[in-house]
Amino acid sequence: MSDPTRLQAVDVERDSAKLTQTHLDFMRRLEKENVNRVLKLRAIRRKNILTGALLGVRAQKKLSQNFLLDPAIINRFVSKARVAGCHVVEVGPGPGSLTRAILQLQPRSLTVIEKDERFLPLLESLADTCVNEDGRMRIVHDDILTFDMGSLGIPTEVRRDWNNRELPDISLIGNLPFSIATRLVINWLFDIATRRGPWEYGRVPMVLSFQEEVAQRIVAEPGTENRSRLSVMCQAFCDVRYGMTIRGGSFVPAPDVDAGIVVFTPRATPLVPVEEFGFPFFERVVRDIFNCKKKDFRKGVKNLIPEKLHEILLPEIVARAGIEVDLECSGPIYLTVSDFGRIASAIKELHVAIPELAKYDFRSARTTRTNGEELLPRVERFLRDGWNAGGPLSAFAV
Ligand SMILES: C[S@@+](CC[C@H](N)C(=O)[O-])C[C@H]1O[C@@H](n2cnc3c(N)ncnc32)[C@H](O)[C@@H]1O
Repeated sequence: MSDPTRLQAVDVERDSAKLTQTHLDFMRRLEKENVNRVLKLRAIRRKNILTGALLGVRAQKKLSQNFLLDPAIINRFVSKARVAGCHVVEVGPGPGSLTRAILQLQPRSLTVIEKDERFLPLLESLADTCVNEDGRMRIVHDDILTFDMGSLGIPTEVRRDWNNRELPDISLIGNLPFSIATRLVINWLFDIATRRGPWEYGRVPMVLSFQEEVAQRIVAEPGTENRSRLSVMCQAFCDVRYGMTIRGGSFVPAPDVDAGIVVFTPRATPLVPVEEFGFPFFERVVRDIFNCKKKDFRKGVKNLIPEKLHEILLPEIVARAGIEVDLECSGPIYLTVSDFGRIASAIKELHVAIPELAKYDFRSARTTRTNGEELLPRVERFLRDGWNAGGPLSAFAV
């Protein structure tokens, strides 16, 4: 017997079958007609007879509209996520091909967030065939960059303690618009670090698509060519796993690049003590050090301190962070996440001792930023008082 708490097409089986067929027809037509990049959207009305007006609409490049049509690829994508019996959130459903595959796996609830209103009739037609005792699939017409992820209305009983080995029955999934994917992930890492939005409910996993090269950067290990700011940020807060590659030609219209799927599982304990220095500060430290990706990482650290203090402070920061410099492999790509955490902790200690240092931003105009000369006596005193006397900071986590 089917579980009444799961979303399923229960209303009229026959109707649901027809709708599925209509949706498939729509997708096939989409594929055919997209030769001239024109999508013909069929606004399907319910009432058993599936008819609708034809709207001529273009795939919008600015919304990164590249659709997946191949059911085998879609099913593989969706199979990377926990869906059955879970509260699922899908970002950017478009005409709903992933949405359909998600519904087939009977989630407990499904919320989709789509910016382009032209897809709403199709999504509503899918929602119309899906009900459970909690209601229908929920469609949110909004911009995911500004949408309040705290307003998802997921029942509190699915909340799991952050340290619980078991994840809450909630999943975030999305064939993300390439143009905003990196920004979105950084926003969500911030939410993970501060346990906001869906992460108020525990360690909610995500299955997301990116340009393949971005996906490779997210999972890159230290010392590899793809290691980047994104690798450090993502790996500090999540266990990341490369899921699969989707060839560009599998999308309609086909982008110039392939896509990569990454599975993110928030870590019970982040690899950096983020509560010591805060997420935005850690992000800044990582960004400024990677600003000199091809150079010695110490050149990047210089970006975080005024010029006149480089000579005196740089060796002290490196010692406090306990980093042994290997001149053969001294680029930021060789640093571990924990190395970045200890550099951030060391610089934060300096900011606490000499708050004026926190105002320094190497990106601001040379004429407005301090070169640090006036701070030199205080820095010298701080070092004389034995900043490094207790030895380097200990590693925070493995
Ligand atoms: C790459 S398409 C994926 C569509 C569909 N899920 C699929 O796999 O075929 C990205 C989708 O995200 C939507 N989108 C783009 N920017 C968005 C935003 N800021 N907020 C919400 N949806 C957005 C687009 O309209 C489009 O439907």
